[in-house]
Amino acid sequence: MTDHDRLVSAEAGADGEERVIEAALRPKRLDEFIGQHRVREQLSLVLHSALRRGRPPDHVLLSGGPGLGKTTLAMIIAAELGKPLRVSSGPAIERAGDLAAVLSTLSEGEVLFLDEIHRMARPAEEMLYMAMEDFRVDVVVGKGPGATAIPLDIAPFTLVGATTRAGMLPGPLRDRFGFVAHMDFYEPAELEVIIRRSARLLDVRIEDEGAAEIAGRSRGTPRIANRLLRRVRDYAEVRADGVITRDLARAALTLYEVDERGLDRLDRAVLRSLLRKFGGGPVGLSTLAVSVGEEPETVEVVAEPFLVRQGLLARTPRGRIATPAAWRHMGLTPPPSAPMADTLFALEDDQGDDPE
Ligand SMILES: Nc1ncnc2c1ncn2[C@@H]1O[C@H](COP(=O)(O)OP(=O)(O)OP(=O)(O)O)[C@@H](O)[C@H]1O
Repeated sequence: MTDHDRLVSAEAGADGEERVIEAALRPKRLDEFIGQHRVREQLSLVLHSALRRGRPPDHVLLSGGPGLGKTTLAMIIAAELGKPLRVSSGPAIERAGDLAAVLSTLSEGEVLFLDEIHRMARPAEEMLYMAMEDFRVDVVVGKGPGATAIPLDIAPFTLVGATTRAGMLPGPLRDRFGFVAHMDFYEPAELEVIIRRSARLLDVRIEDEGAAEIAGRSRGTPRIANRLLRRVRDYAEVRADGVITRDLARAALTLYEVDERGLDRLDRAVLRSLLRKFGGGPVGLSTLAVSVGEEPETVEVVAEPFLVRQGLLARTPRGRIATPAAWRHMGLTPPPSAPMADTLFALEDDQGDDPE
């Protein structure tokens, strides 16, 4: 199983329909953007002072997990500045020439959005440093000793870089962003507002309690909230009168196997096995994976990060262990001998050492 196969994946779905709906649901202006108060306020200052000075604002780096609204914010930045937006991504820029082609055709003040900027090729990255700082690039013509660098002026622009892995950005690149915004997971109350707004735009009738029920299962991520809303709407239309109530949302999400904390079948299988077969651990990753019939990588990459974030599972030097909260979540009583995460040097880092 890959993360993309899951209803609760924060990654963008591969199907075109999701992309079309996401575009329709995107807030267009900063005051429609829900949550992320600090980022919103700071960004509003950056944009307004730039508008007042009549100059492009500092380059902006948006860092945060998938589905938290980085693309949406990039579009909003361009809209607030009244400038066009050019969209590209790190993986699409394989050579410095690819970047030069984009940069040399930017218009004055244009906003360039580079998604997954941490995945850009090295030579392009170096070209970008110069472009960000001096609005100039050196285009190298020819090869070997005869190669010459032709300086090329580019129009002042604003770069909006997005990354899910801020730690992977080289320091010199990070330092060239005047404003770095860290996007956090959303609170359930904020997701509720997002769900009610999306329901309005999709013409779906939803009660406040229905929105709250979906919000609680959305793993802090607007993309998941919107996806669950659509699935619950399907259920409401086929099995009921189309109105999403709390009971209906509960029934629908139980059918889709998304529980009240947003865990899906795989997450629950991992926890169940850890608790029932291994008494709560510690158990090594491979053993745990075999016990649920999955590859170790699937368990580690697809299921564990969210379980760790939820405080249900800990990665420790001696193996994976379930926390007391995991026992309670699965409706079980922790045995008195159950290992406690805090006595086993739980590694906080999601990418923690594999104990095996
Ligand atoms: N603050 C928000 N308010 C309302 N809707 C939001 C908000 N943030 C995100 N969304 C919605 O969630 C969906 C995903 O957002 P977006 O594509 O901007 O995420 P992303 O961080 O760029 O994801 P990725 O890293 O996968 O590209 C969009 O449909 C968008 O409308």
